[in-house]
Amino acid sequence: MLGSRLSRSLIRAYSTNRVRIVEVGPRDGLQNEKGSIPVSLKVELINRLANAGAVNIEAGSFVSPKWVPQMAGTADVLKQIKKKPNVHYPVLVPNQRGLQDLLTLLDENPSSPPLTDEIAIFTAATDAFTKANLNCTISESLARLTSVTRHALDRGLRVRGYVSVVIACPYSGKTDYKKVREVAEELIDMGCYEVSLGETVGQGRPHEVAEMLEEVKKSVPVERLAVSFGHFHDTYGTAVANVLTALEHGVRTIDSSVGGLGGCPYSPGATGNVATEDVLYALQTSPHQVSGSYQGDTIDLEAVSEIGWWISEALGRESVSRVGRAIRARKKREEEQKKLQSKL
Ligand SMILES: CC(C)(COP(=O)([O-])OP(=O)([O-])OC[C@H]1O[C@@H](n2cnc3c(N)ncnc32)[C@H](O)[C@@H]1OP(=O)([O-])[O-])[C@@H](O)C(=O)NCCC(=O)NCCSC(=O)C[C@@](C)(O)CC(=O)[O-]
Repeated sequence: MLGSRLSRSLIRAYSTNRVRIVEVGPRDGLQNEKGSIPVSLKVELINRLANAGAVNIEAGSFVSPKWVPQMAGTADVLKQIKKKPNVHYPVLVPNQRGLQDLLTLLDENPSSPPLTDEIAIFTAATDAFTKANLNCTISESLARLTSVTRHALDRGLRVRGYVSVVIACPYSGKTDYKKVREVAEELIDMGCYEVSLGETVGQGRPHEVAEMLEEVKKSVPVERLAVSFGHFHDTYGTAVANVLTALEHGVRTIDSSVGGLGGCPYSPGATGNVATEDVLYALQTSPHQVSGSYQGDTIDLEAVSEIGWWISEALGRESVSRVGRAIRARKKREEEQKKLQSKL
């Protein structure tokens, strides 16, 4: 039932050129920060994003705090955010232990809407990356995730899948796109409603993205990728071009991080994700309408940009979003002009 409603809305999104954005800043963005991050800061970031209209906001991870200390306290984050109806707050779950911790939290804190209705499971297209990220091989991870997914679906949660290193791997070089296809197909077959293809290291060029997508589309319907693809980290500055290439190839969901927050603790040298503001700007006035993620067809780009600046400054640096920087520079110029005019 949930599956068919979801499929209908994904097909609608695909056929009407609507683009869905999954805001991953509070999870993928913050997980790469040095040291621990106060729960209160994560809660405020998520609330601000929801107030700006984001409806898919990754809220954290139920992973080992020894592996990723920045995601400690995700249970408290889920309890403290001001839940908005129609907003999804997915959390990453790597194994049964993570799922069990989440289910216990949900049982102990029944609410309507529930604290979360979605998990994201993750693996990769190379054994070397999977070993570094999950301490197991791809096939071991898929076996684990099959039972996690079955259990989560039984409990009424929806499940999203991730495949990392779809173009290149920091440990083993160029990725075999056939492997990306096989892993994505397995995630769909086990019950994921969509699969996000992660260009984790940010080395990918548009033509490589196109080739990879054409390979994956041989086995996975583009509508299922359309709502899951994206996640172009921006190490070499090709992320927005890659997003546009993905759209040309039928993809309709983009993962992005406000302020360009991010990176991956197991991808040395990778910088932040593609900034939400940069994607929104690139799509403004294009045939692609962004909705179903940032609500409505008109998006307050300036509000999103302000959040990018606010969180970056809270972390002790400037926003790396090019659009965020341009908007701030324009505002500064306008203020200076106003001051000048008032003196005349
Ligand atoms: C999967 C494990 C736990 C295996 O790690 P392991 O060491 O093999 O696990 P283990 O089963 O041997 O357990 C070791 C310890 O961890 C505990 N443990 C075990 N599981 C959990 C859990 N769920 N939550 C909390 N604690 C847990 C377990 O209880 C035990 O505690 P101890 O006895 O030593 O005190 C570890 O490798 C891990 O946590 N990895 C997470 C890595 C991660 O979060 N990476 C970043 C997210 S992926 C990403 O960013 C890519 C993505 C999604 O964005 C897509 C892209 O762009 O590429």
